[in-house]
Amino acid sequence: MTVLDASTLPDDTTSHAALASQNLDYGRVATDDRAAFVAWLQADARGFHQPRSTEAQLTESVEHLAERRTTGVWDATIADASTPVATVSSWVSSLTVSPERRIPAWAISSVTVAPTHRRRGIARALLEGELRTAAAAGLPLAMLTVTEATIYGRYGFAPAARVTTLDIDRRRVSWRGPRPAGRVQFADPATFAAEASAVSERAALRTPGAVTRPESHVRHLLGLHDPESESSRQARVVRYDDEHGELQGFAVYRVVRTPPSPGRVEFDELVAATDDAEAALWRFLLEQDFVGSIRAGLRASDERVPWMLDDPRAVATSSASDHLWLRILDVQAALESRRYAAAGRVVIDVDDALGLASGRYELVTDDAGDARVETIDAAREDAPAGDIRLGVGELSALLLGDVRWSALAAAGRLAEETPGVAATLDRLFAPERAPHLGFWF
Ligand SMILES: CC(=O)SCCNC(=O)CCNC(=O)[C@H](O)C(C)(C)COP(=O)(O)OP(=O)(O)OC[C@H]1O[C@@H](n2cnc3c(N)ncnc32)[C@H](O)[C@@H]1OP(=O)(O)O
Repeated sequence: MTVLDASTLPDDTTSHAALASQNLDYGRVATDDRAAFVAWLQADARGFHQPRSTEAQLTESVEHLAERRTTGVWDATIADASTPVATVSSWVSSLTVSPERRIPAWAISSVTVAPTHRRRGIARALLEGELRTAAAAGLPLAMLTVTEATIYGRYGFAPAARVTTLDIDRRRVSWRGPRPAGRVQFADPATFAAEASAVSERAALRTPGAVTRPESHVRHLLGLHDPESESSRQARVVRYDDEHGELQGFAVYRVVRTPPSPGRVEFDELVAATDDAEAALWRFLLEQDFVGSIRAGLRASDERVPWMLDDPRAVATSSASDHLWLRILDVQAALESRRYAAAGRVVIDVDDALGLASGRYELVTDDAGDARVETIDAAREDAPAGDIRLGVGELSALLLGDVRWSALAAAGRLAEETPGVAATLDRLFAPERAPHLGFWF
């Protein structure tokens, strides 16, 4: 897949004009201008209520985030006019929509507005600018992970993949799962980044909702962004090589401990390109000595580990929440990208306040699971009637199959025009695996 470089696309003129009318300057940061980029990075950290970044952290970011489309808003009237009052960054990534099927997607991050400038429409201008730019560039969808679940629905985003946190009682762990023939061994984080990225990509292809992990992310995960920090020194990396010696997965974990008590294993990530890797890494993490419990965050809603233990109640779900949010920009491309569970035909009316995805669409799926989607001019005399009407956010939530059409119908979030069509769509959209994204971006 040829990846479009988001940083080369022009600024959105509508957002530019909206902010200019408030005497605010909207534009891109020259990421090769260190002082300007550092001011943007510090504004980003401040926006998320983080401490000021250290020189080491800034150097890492300047080196590894420079490729992103990095946008800011400046107010020439404030004392520190070189620091932006708002930030956003984006890049073209890819999203797995069905096992072995991916689609390009516009990833958005670093959305902040300074507390001195909040609630005057700056975030709206940033978000709508991102969506118009992505749509004009032909991207079928945009995606993000969010701080608060109340911010992005108004722009047509909706939660499309959930995560859970699992707490596992070490004393109750008795393994009955597979015992694959490969082996788990420690890896040196300093030399593991390239292999970690490659196996992450293969793992991502297996699961709807998985996203290409940015290189800066891999570096963070392995503690390479700040190797001397406490958390980087605590991180341990294990890899799983199959019986042929081929890398098929890895996990990053730490043991947190207050002497004299036993420790708690906390894992940052478990990446598995095969079922064997998944079982072997879970077993390794659960069967540590001098450990009382295991906490695994950002795990899938259909995690298999309880089935690998004699006592499935050793695994408690301590939280479950939305994680990946999607926003369809091109209904035809988004719906045609995934695989379907059955053959069928449904006419769908989509409403989009931003006008990017509105329209009537005929979805026809075949026995092989492939789809063909046609845009229908609803004004045409012989246009087929719509079977169901919903907003672009609801369609985005339904795309990967994380929620059922009948559930959204019952929640009053869509209108069935043809009785029973939600149940038909439930069958078509049943996912091959629960959608899951295992990291923040
Ligand atoms: C992908 C990511 O980066 S997620 C990170 C999001 N950022 C953060 O959480 C950092 C802290 N928060 C902030 O920086 C700001 O509060 C932002 C970015 C969330 C909002 O910025 P603002 O410029 O104040 O938002 P803006 O004035 O454009 O508001 C637009 C709409 O969103 C609503 N809104 C804004 N922030 C919130 C919020 N936190 N919760 C609920 N609604 C909100 C406004 O009421 C307004 O609603 P309306 O236009 O539909 O009536």
